[in-house]
Amino acid sequence: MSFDYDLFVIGGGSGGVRAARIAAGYGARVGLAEESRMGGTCVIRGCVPKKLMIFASSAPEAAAEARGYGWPDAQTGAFSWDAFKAKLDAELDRLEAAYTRGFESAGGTIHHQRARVTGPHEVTLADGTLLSAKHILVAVGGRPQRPGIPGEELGMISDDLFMMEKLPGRVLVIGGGFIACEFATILNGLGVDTVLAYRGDKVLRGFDGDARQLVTDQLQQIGVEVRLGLSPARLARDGDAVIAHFDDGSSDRYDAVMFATGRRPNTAGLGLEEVGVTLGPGGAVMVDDWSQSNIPSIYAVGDVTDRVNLTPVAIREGHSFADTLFGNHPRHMDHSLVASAVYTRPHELGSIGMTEDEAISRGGVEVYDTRFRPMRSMFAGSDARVMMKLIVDDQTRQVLGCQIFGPEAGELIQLAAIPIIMGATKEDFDRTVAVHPTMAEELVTMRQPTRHHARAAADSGAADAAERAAQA
Ligand SMILES: Cc1cc2nc3c(=O)[nH]c(=O)nc-3n(C[C@H](O)[C@H](O)[C@H](O)COP(=O)(O)OP(=O)(O)OC[C@H]3O[C@@H](n4cnc5c(N)ncnc54)[C@H](O)[C@@H]3O)c2cc1C
Ligand SMILES: NC(=O)c1ccc[n+]([C@@H]2O[C@H](COP(=O)([O-])OP(=O)(O)OC[C@H]3O[C@@H](n4cnc5c(N)ncnc54)[C@H](O)[C@@H]3O)[C@@H](O)[C@H]2O)c1
Repeated sequence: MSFDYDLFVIGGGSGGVRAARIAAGYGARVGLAEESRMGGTCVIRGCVPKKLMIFASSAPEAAAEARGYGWPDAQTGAFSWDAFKAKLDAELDRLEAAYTRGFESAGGTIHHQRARVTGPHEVTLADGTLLSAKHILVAVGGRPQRPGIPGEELGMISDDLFMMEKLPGRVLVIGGGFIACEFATILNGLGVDTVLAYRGDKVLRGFDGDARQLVTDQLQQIGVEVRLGLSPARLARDGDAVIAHFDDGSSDRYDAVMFATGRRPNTAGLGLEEVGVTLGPGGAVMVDDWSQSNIPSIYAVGDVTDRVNLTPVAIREGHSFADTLFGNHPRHMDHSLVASAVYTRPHELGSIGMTEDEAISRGGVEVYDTRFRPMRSMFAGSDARVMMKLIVDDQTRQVLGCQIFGPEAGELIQLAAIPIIMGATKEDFDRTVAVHPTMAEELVTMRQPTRHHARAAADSGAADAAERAAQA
């Protein structure tokens, strides 16, 4: 049977473009549909513009630090959203063009419209064109999810932040995950009066407990009003303002409200269920280790599979898929140890592997935990503290996890991830001679465990908690 394409990719984001470009490089005939802009979430409305906004929002701190180093007149002056936005738009245009060029010069064809799956080997474009393909790769990503409260259409989602005409005077950010923490940090740094409302007792559920507390505290220290144990009940309009009514009966008035209440796979209306593809909770495409769905010709990578929703993971999944199917080089992604960073400010959170909370329930673990004020910011008069934590198996001595809360922690965790993935022991870290004076040298100079969580015993968690409380 002959097909229009060897591979048809739906979605021109991180995972889809990588898979499409690599497959085309192997000589496959590849078509790709993108309904919005090439580059997808990360490039157009995620990692890239977000990180540039983090850089922009750090300027007042840089000025404060300069004053602490003997530049008494250092000031940032007023921030111009217009000037920044014009540069940001130009940069995103450049990246979008690079993504387009990269795929087309590898021989692929882009269809700039929405696609639906209409058969195991068939997609239908929005203009009605039917195309056949030997393999279909679903790489449609995810989309922001609103919480399902009355008036929620009055709230923004993260996509909208990058397209604002002007900055709001006062904003409410709802949620306590990656996006809520990063955007509250950005908006605060750009001079917006920022409130963050989160239903839990500290932000970043699922991360190391101490790190969560440090991020929660830092948000407050930089001037974000953090309101914990609070959920929005409904939104209402009042002139130009939005009134948020909360579940404790209180209400408040904002220029803008932003939901950062999670994302869900983008499979609504994609036709997958109709052709028999099994979807999981929230609409994720269920795939095996090879990113293959239960329909053998249909594969999926990236956020639409809701495995680990990060750009480098989508890219690795897409690349592995293309190597396996078209490059005669079978390989798949190992999701067990993936490093990540939350770009808060001035300190970021970098983490890989086991958290201390997981260590407590598993047991048999030593924790090396150091807290200090780094030389650079301390000299400038800041009280900000760094945390570095290594979680070590008390028998094999293998480093099972690393948590870093500090300046450029994203950069640091990238490097720490290499020995940890190689299976390095604490003694391997110890015999690495420090680079001095750096902050990261603490990672190789922690001599004594700070805590030990004993193996087994169901009640050891309580004992450990008591021990930690005594040390605190
Ligand atoms: C605000 C924000 C910040 C983030 N920051 C980071 C970060 O710092 N680091 C990190 O690693 N990750 C970050 N992420 C997550 C990262 O962006 C995603 O994990 C990554 O983009 C997933 O890639 P993907 O290929 O699965 O999907 P996407 O990049 O979402 O691409 C999917 C593409 O499919 C298109 N599409 C959807 N349906 C159709 C259809 N039917 N037909 C045609 N086209 C379609 C969409 O328009 C989109 O372009 C962030 C996400 C957000 C929202
Ligand atoms: N630096 C990075 O790598 C980075 C940055 C941003 C996003 N991302 C990716 O994007 C994903 C989505 O980010 P996110 O922050 O939207 O999701 P998230 O899952 O990290 O956090 C969602 C937050 O919303 C809260 N929430 C959910 N429903 C709610 C409701 N009804 N009312 C009140 N609060 C509610 C949750 O408790 C949670 O705190 C992340 O999981 C991550 O994979 C990564």
